[in-house]
Amino acid sequence: MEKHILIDRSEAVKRFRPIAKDSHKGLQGHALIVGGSYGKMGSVCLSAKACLKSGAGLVTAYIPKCGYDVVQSVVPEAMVLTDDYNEHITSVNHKLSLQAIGFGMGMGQDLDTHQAMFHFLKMNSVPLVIDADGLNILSENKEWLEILPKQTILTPHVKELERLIGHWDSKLEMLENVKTFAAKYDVIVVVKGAPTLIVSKNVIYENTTGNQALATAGSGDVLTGIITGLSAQHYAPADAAILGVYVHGLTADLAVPETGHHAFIASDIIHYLGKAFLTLEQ
Ligand SMILES: NC(=O)C1=CN([C@@H]2O[C@H](COP(=O)(O)OP(=O)(O)OC[C@H]3O[C@@H](n4cnc5c(N)ncnc54)[C@H](O)[C@@H]3O)[C@@H](O)[C@H]2O)[C@@H](O)CC1
Ligand SMILES: Nc1ncnc2c1ncn2[C@@H]1O[C@H](COP(=O)(O)OP(=O)(O)O)[C@@H](O)[C@H]1O
Ligand SMILES: [Mg+2]
Repeated sequence: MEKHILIDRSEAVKRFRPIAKDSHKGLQGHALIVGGSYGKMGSVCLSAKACLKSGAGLVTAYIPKCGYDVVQSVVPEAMVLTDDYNEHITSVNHKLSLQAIGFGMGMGQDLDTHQAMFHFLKMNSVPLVIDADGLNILSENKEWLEILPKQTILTPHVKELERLIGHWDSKLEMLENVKTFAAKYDVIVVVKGAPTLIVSKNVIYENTTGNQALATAGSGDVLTGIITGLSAQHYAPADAAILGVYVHGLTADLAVPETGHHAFIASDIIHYLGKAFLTLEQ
């Protein structure tokens, strides 16, 4: 029988690790956030900031040149590497020693960016979280799924999922198809929605936190940053996905009594991350 597990506080606490008293930024992991294009640099700012606020020791953003001042100003804690090209990513060149990479938010789908993703995937063996246009480009080039690192985390919303696995007629069929897909490529699929479901090794995890306040631009970019930040701290991929989705939703549950649903924006997820993590330490 298939396993279906609710992600509640006890499931989150089981996985959560406090930061050691004698830790330092070098031990907390270095994450790379690859994304952005002209007009969509906010997605990288949100992701990089969420990654830092989830405990990663160092975060570097890899972006097209036009985003340099934006990211340096909005997220001064992050380091920045720029592509040779101004408006979108055309290659992913770095010599960093990394523990995790978040890839795809706001990246656009220019053909140059397809090429950049292919060369990146061929060379990369660092734990990977793929979102947004990274997923859309994969959907156009499904044979590249074979070269993903084992246990790569994919974070599609429903539309991105449909591009990736094709149409379904019922939730049951969708879940069957995601399970088959996840097993075939040895990936973890975070099906974002209300509620978010995580499919990993034939187990379906259903999140219990979050609410409609999260229906706002950039919510998913923040989630990718959180999961990447946890991965950089050596959480096993499934644990990073489960814990990440739980705290992401919890921020909205904690915030809503103060912000209401309408005024809550993606930056508020980041703002409430501290309170959300604190509930796991008690
Ligand atoms: N400030 C920024 O720079 C932002 C950049 N973004 C980037 O913008 C690009 C486009 O992303 P989008 O996701 O908007 O575009 P998509 O075309 O992938 O998705 C939008 C469509 O999906 C539907 N959809 C989304 N979630 C759904 C759900 N749970 N159930 C049913 N339908 C659902 C929406 O109704 C809409 O029709 C990406 O690169 C993304 O990362 C967005 O993240 C928004 C914020
Ligand atoms: N009504 C809702 N209830 C709970 N969570 C939601 C709701 N609407 C959106 N979310 C969450 O918000 C995030 C939206 O992600 P995504 O669509 O990728 O946003 P963006 O691309 O704008 O960053 C997902 O984590 C999703 O589960
Ligand atoms: Mg998204």
